[in-house]
Amino acid sequence: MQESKIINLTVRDVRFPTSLEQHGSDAMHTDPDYSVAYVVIETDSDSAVKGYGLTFTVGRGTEIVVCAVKALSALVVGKTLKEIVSDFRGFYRLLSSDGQMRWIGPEKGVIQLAIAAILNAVWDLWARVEGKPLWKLLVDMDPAKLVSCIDFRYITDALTEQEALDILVKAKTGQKNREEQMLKEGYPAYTTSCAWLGYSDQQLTQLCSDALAQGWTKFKVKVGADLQDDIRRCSLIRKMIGPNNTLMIDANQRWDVNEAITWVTKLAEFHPLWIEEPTSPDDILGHASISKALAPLGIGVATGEQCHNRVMFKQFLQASALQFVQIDSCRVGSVNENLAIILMAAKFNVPVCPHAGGVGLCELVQHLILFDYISVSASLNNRMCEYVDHLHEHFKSPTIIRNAQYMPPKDPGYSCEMLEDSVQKHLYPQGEVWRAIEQQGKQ
Ligand SMILES: C[C@H](O)[C@@H](O)CC(=O)C(=O)O
Ligand SMILES: [Mg+2]
Repeated sequence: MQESKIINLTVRDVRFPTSLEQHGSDAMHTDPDYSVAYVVIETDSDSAVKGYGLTFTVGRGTEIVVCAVKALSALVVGKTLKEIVSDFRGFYRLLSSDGQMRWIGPEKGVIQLAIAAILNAVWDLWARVEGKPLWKLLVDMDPAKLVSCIDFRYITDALTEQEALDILVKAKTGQKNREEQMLKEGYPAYTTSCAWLGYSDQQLTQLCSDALAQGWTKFKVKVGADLQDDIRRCSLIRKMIGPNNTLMIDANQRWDVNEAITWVTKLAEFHPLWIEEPTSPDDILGHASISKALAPLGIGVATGEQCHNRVMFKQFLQASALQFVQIDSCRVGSVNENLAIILMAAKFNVPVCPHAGGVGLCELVQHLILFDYISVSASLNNRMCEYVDHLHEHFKSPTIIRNAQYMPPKDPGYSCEMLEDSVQKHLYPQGEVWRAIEQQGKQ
């Protein structure tokens, strides 16, 4: 089936009106409408197998990503899956280094989001053709083949191809046991769904008490807009979860560097494990200063959900500017680039704790973190994957959480496929959900 040719690539703008209830809100994104640029690639195979991919956005702007996907689609249509996966590094480079298109990146922003959507669909297709969930495709893959999917350009000063190979070969020991453990117990998760910034104290209290009853032990709270609100909300949640459960805080880039240090110092009494995105996601040295200042308080710095590419992650790691690497399945160049980041994190001995606050992000990134544990890090120490309890019902193979752990997906593919009915209803602006909202606005 690898011989099948890609004959069509479609992309649609699908949005969910999450801002109406403040789901997903934070100090910088006060009205996010969780959205995706949703890609479907069709092949000429008799079995009509398709690949589904997406990238995440928060509403306005999705149409720009859709445009970028369309502009790249000519590089994909006409290729066979075999041509692509037999030189996946070359194909990644074809998309990311096209002589004219790269000017609007390179490897960052809208164009990288578009590359993520397309490559996520290609990986989904590959996993489906092999009849495996993506994590299993990766776990079973020969280390040399895995490494051949990575573009090492610009990162060899931190991680060479040989070093990547050595990490993967070394982690073969015990791999079978870890896979069985994951299938039985799942991968540890934390929840962000109790404490979006726009939620009232009453809502936060109710959601937190429900989450505790469901067995959640790790909680993330949005902070950064108003210090007194942060103190009140962190105090409330810390009292509810007790001293032994884990608390994280997330400022979504709200502060300057010194402001971040002062503000977080005032929240130190609530013992957060990390402060996430304290300042501009591009400010590597700023994150290094914050890390240094907060280390004596036992607070680490986490970032990555808006980190452009492997090169920036390299520098964050080299500068000891982060203590938790937050990979994102849709921000960088799909599995190819995330493999590079996961392997660099292993080399620098920094835990990977994926970002998943968005539609579809939990579905996708669970595959990557399972791979990280089974085939790379072999450790659960200080590691957990984010979970948000929104919009899973729109996916064909939604995430399964049991006892606050991600249970490994079993269906073939990368869990990107959405229900067609959901896609139709949420198409922007013509879907019935958006037409109804527009009508209400007129009344
Ligand atoms: C706009 C998103 O909901 C963002 O707040 C998610 C995020 O920062 C996280 O989940 O972490
Ligand atoms: Mg965040």
